[in-house]
Parts: sequence; C-alpha cells; structure tokens
Amino acid sequence: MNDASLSAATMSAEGLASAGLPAEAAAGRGPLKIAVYGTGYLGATHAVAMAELGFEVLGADVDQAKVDALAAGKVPFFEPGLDPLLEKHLATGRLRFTTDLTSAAAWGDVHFICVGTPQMKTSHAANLSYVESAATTIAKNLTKDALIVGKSTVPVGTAARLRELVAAQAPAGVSLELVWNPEFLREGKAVDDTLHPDRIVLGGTSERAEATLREVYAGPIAEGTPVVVTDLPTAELVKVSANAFLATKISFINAISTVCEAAGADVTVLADALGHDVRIGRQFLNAGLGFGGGCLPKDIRALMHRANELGAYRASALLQQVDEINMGQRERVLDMAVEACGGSVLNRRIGVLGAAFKPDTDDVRDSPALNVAAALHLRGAQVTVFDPEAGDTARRSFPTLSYATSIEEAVEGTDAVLVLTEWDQFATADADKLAPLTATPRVVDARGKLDPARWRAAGWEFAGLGRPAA
Ligand SMILES: NC(=O)c1ccc[n+]([C@@H]2O[C@H](COP(=O)([O-])OP(=O)(O)OC[C@H]3O[C@@H](n4cnc5c(N)ncnc54)[C@H](O)[C@@H]3O)[C@@H](O)[C@H]2O)c1
Ligand SMILES: O=c1ccn([C@@H]2O[C@H](COP(=O)(O)OP(=O)(O)O[C@H]3O[C@H](CO)[C@@H](O)[C@H](O)[C@H]3O)[C@@H](O)[C@H]2O)c(=O)[nH]1
Repeated sequence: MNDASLSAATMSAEGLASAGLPAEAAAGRGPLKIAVYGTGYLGATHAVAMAELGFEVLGADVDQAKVDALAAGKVPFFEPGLDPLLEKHLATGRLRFTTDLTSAAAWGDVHFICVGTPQMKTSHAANLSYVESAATTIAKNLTKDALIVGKSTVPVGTAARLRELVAAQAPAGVSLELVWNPEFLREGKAVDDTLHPDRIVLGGTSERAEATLREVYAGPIAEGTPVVVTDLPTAELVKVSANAFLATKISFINAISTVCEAAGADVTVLADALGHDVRIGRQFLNAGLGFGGGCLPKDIRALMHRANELGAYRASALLQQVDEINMGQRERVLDMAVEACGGSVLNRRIGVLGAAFKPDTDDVRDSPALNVAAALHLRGAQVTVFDPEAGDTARRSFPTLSYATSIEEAVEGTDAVLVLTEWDQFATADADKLAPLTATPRVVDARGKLDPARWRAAGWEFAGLGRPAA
C-alpha cells in the first residue's frame, strides 16, 4: 500500500467525506479503537495491518509468551515482512498487546475475533470453544456501544448462534452488533494479503456496521478492492468454499498425476498446458505431496461435517474424495521412498528437504513433509530433515527426528533424498555438488520443482510424482 492511500484514520475529514465515509468519521472523532482477539498467524498480522492502516490497536491473547514476544517486537513465528511493521507500530504507539481481555473489551470500538477453530480431536467438526469464549468475554465486559467482527473460519450457522450468545451477555444499555468478515490471507504472503486483499466480504451488517467496516478498510477499498456485502450464512460459506475449491483443484491435479504416471505422461507439462486456459488458470495445479497446513485440511473436513448435518450429502462426498486423494499422496511418496531404497527403508539414511507445510513459513501444522518424514522414521529409516525456516517448530513437534542446518548436511551419506516442501532453494540447489556427498545419489522429487534432466545429468537417479521414468 502506498502512503497516499494509507490511512483512513489519518486522512482529513474532507478526505474521509470524499472517500464516501460515514458522517461521524468525517466529523473528526478520534481514530477507531480496534481490539484483536487471538494473536496467532491471523490475529498478529491483522493487528499489525490495522495499525499500518492508521488505527489504534490492542492485540489480546490468552498466551502470555506470545503477548510478551509481540510486545517486545518479536513475531513468534516466521512471516515475511511482519517483524519490521510490528516494530514500526510499537514505536508509533498505535499498537499494543495484552493478556487482559476484559480491559480490551472495555477499550475497543471494533472487536475482531481471530482465535483458532481447530478440528475436534474426536470428529471432523470445528472446535468452536475458543470463538465462543472470546465472544462471551467481549460481550460481558463492554462499557460502550460496540461492533464484534468475526474473522475466524467457522461452520455456517455459527455467527447466528453467537449473536444470541452475545446478546444474552451484553450489559444493559449497550448497543452491540455481531457480523462476519472472513479472512483469506495466505501464510508467507500474509502482510500483503491483509493490506491488499482480493476482496472484502461483509456478512450480516447493518448500515451502521457496514459504514464502520468501510472506514476500517478505507485504504484497500480506495485501491479498488471489491466489497461483497451479504448475509451471515453466505459470508461464512464463502470462506470455506474458497478453501474447498483450492483443495479440490490440488486433488484434481494429483488424481490426474496418477494417470500421467501410468501412461508415461508428465503432469508438470500438462498443468502448464491446462493453465493457459484462463477459465482454468495455472495456480493450485502443482501436483505433488498435496496440501497441509492449519487451514485447508481442517476446513474441508469441517465443511464435510456441516454439509452432512445440513443433508447436503453430495457436497460432503465430493470433499471426502478430495481428502482421500490428498492423504493418498503421502502414501504414494512413502512408497516411492521405499522403492528408491530397494524395497525397505530399514537402517537406510534418508535426507528430507522440507518440514514446513509450504514454503515461506515455519508452520508445520498438518505438514505433509513431516508426516512422511515421521512415517519413514517409524519404519526404521535414519531420517535427517532440513528446512530453511521450520527446523525449530518441526523439532518441537517431532523431537525424535534428526535435524540439519543445511542442505549439504541433510544430504551427507544418504541412500535417498526426498524433496517434500517446495522451497525455491531446493529447486535451485546444485545437483553436481550434492551428488558426491551422498552414499548413493537418489532423489525423489515430491513437489515437481526439480529439473529431472539436470539432476540426471549430475548422476542422480531421479523419481518424480506424475513424471515419466528415465
Ligand atoms: N493461518 C492462516 O493463514 C489463516 C488465514 C485465514 C483464516 N484463518 C483462520 O483464523 C483462525 C485463527 O487461525 P490462526 O492460524 O491464526 O491460529 P493460531 O493458532 O495461530 O492462533 C490462534 C490464537 O488464538 C489464541 N486464543 C485462543 N483462545 C483465545 C481467547 N479466548 N481469547 C484470545 N485469544 C485466544 C491462541 O492463544 C492463539 O494465539 C482460524 O479460524 C483459522 O482457520 C487462518
Ligand atoms: O498447487 C498447489 C498449491 C498448494 N499446494 C499445497 O497446498 C497447501 C496450502 O497452500 P496455501 O493455500 O498457499 O496455504 P495457506 O496459507 O494454508 O492458505 C490457505 O488457507 C488460508 C486459511 O484459511 C486461506 O486464507 C488461504 O486463502 C488459503 O490459500 C500447502 O501445503 C501447499 O504445499 C499444493 O500442493 N499444490
């Protein structure tokens, strides 16, 4: 975002009025006070971005360590571009963090709920206890009229239920609205996605709530970001449908990759050719180990669960296939590793390149790479993992695996090397220099990122998902 379009709150009253903003904003009352509940991947980014847009922001979380880190200017996870903006707005004084949720509720005009909605341990349903707890705390402790804005990803019908919950908790005389404004940011590109979103979806807003949110998002709106104003269920469903569509696209190309493999075709060339059709597009057609992370897997499962509850069985059956194809990719890669090692991985040394669920993050939630690495370890392989950013988070989740600090160290003395996360630095690694470090130069490219001709020319035995054998 350039400075000219930057800040609703720091624009002049005339500027606000000419941007079509509400009268009370143009009338010169102070900047909106924005409280953000949950300061994880979504909430920390949202809080920082709100400060960048010119508002006074208080980030509130129940995790003392996270709040301490953020208050000290340290983002507790790897997200490109977030640290400098955090430092900038701690310095401007616009951004603060607290574990005192009660005070945050009393302080804010707009309350963004950004807490987690993980999969339940015993079913595919989303665990809504954190969202319910945050909403209740906010409502109970309000001291003035307020707007609660849900950003967390929730099953359709949740917001309507929360409305009843907060209405029962809010103090008498306080006017309270609850709306939904789902978030579409991608990890690794979170700052840019938040400041320059593809679209802004506002669900269940009154005229007044819509005006307030148009004030909050005045910067992106002035840049031309489309705003979709709709009802609560549509807003909730837009979010999970977007993720379901992305997941379906990935599982589609992975299903086709099995046909490619059987027929001797190359799925990477096929995807490029498909992608030239603008109706299809090239994005999310990278065949490989499949999708993981804190969103796509749990969101398609929660949608399956909710669709079944609502009697929409065909939608649920479609997503079940998407999930099965995706999980099957992990089995395929495991089989390829076993085959590369001559039928058993017992006591074989395997170098794993990649631990994060995707590049440019240190997030290992439901990481396909770590899932495969751990399965190989359980089968008796000696597995050494290298990831440019996710080594520490991976070690915390899977302490029994060995971790290297460079590609060279991970590859040293191996019987096979697996490329499991699509980091650029693996694609550009020097195949000639790496080959002599191994016991036997064998590579399994599970992300379609390596150039088979280059690796084979450097002496490697090369196997790729959906790629022809040599
Ligand atoms: N991670 C993403 O890229 C992304 C993008 C869009 C939407 N989402 C959705 O956003 C939500 C949060 O995801 P995340 O990845 O940031 O999760 P996260 O686990 O990184 O962060 C959630 C945070 O909420 C805090 N929390 C829990 N209960 C709380 C409470 N009552 N009050 C205040 N804080 C509380 C936790 O301590 C944690 O720090 C989920 O619904 C997710 O599906 C995530
Ligand atoms: O062609 C592709 C593209 C992605 N992936 C994998 O798909 C997963 C998810 O990737 P991505 O969607 O980029 O990651 P997230 O940061 O989890 O973002 C998704 O989930 C967020 C949380 O809901 C949404 O906000 C985003 O819009 C949505 O893209 C990763 O494991 C990737 O390796 C593939 O296998 N092939």
